[in-house]
Amino acid sequence: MIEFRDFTKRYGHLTAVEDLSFEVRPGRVVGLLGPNGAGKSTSLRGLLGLVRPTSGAATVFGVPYERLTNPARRVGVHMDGLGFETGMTGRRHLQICAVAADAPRGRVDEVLDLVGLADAGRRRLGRYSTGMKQRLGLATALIGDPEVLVLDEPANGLDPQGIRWLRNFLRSFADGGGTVLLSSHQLAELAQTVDEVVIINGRRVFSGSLDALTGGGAHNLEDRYFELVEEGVHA
Ligand SMILES: Nc1ncnc2c1ncn2[C@@H]1O[C@H](COP(=O)(O)OP(=O)(O)OP(=O)(O)O)[C@@H](O)[C@H]1O
Repeated sequence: MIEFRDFTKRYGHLTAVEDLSFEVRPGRVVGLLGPNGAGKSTSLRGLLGLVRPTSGAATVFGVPYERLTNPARRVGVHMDGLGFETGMTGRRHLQICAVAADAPRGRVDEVLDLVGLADAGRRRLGRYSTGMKQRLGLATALIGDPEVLVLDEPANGLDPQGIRWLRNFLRSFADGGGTVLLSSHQLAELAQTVDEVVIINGRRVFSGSLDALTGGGAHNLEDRYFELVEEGVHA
């Protein structure tokens, strides 16, 4: 379970995120949406202890992420900018992550298989395409067989097949009791993936089920998103 309670982050005079509150329960896939600069990355980084809130809190399993023992076994993380060593093979990268997460050795091949990189595991990361790097990021998040996934723009650079795979994967992960929080700009895709939506623009402008947002599918997510973000309506 993920919980944001009045999470606020200021950088000097700039308020990146203000009074953000929402939770993600097990079995749910929640999409965090908002325009560029809305504070999505700041919020996710706050949840992962990479950014210290100015006030309020973000917790996972009821505690700040940094207080978890062996966090990689509980929370899988995929964020842009965490970086890969380009001279290393995908397999080697995952082997190192498996050791760090105290995951069984066999897990490396399992996750390579799971994300469709079984044939590319021995290739150097410098030769991976954007989509392959994205898949490797997911494999890295999954290495510790976590209960919670925190994913920043996971569909970026994936081909249609990859996007469909990701959607199905996240659904079955959540159906198996997993908790997923992801950020995305791809509204049409998101509408097919998430149960709940949190829209922010510095502050929260909407939080609730996709059905509540779209009137049970009567309106599309994109129209509702623009109405809320552009009109600055707070719900
Ligand atoms: N380390 C920092 N120092 C100062 N300002 C920052 C810092 N990190 C983020 N910001 C500012 O905080 C605001 C929110 O940025 P953030 O990256 O969280 O937005 P975002 O919703 O993830 O945007 P995008 O969709 O472009 O990735 C922006 O105005 C950004 O310039």
